[in-house]
Amino acid sequence: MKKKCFVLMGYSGSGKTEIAKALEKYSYNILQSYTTRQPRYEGEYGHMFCTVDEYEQFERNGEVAAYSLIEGNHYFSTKEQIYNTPNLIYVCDPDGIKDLKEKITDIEFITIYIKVDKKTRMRRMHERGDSVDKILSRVTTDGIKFAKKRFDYQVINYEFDKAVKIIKNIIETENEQPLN
Ligand SMILES: Nc1ncnc2c1ncn2[C@@H]1O[C@H](COP(=O)(O)OP(=O)(O)OP(=O)(O)O)[C@@H](O)[C@H]1O
Repeated sequence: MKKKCFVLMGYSGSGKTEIAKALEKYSYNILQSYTTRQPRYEGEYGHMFCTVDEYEQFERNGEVAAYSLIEGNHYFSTKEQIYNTPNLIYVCDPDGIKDLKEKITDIEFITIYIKVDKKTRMRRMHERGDSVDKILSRVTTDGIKFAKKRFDYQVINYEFDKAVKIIKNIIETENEQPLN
């Protein structure tokens, strides 16, 4: 059986990052993707921050597994991360997922789409502290990005604990063993 990697996808504000964090208590590891954007504050968690030169070096060496350009910044993961992280949960957009499936054929990527209506997503982004400009920009670009989405499972995230439980069940079913 191929190794399985679980990928959470969804529009901004759908809750994929919070759900991924909740899965860490079951020994799942969230992939920290690289980005060339500046950290929002010192010590920001969630990404590996690198320079454009470093990104270009990874690209030249054929090390990039999944790539996305977001607001002029490079976001990517490396093959080393994908192969060497056990119990991997990856929050990724449709562009990145397409890359992963094309470049890494010996791992099965199980995609889980987190679905929430637009009004709720915008409210959550607002409550999270995002600016109005940023919210409108993400809603528009996400609309384009997700126009041709494909996924293996769809989970609605209005009740957080329920959504996490359903995703835990999906992982257990796919792995044919319980999560501890
Ligand atoms: N079921 C839920 N009910 C209420 N609030 C939620 C729920 N799920 C997530 N949230 C909250 O909504 C906000 C957005 O969630 P999160 O940051 O995980 O979204 P995201 O999909 O990762 O967005 P982005 O792509 O912009 O990073 C967070 O403040 C999170 O705590």
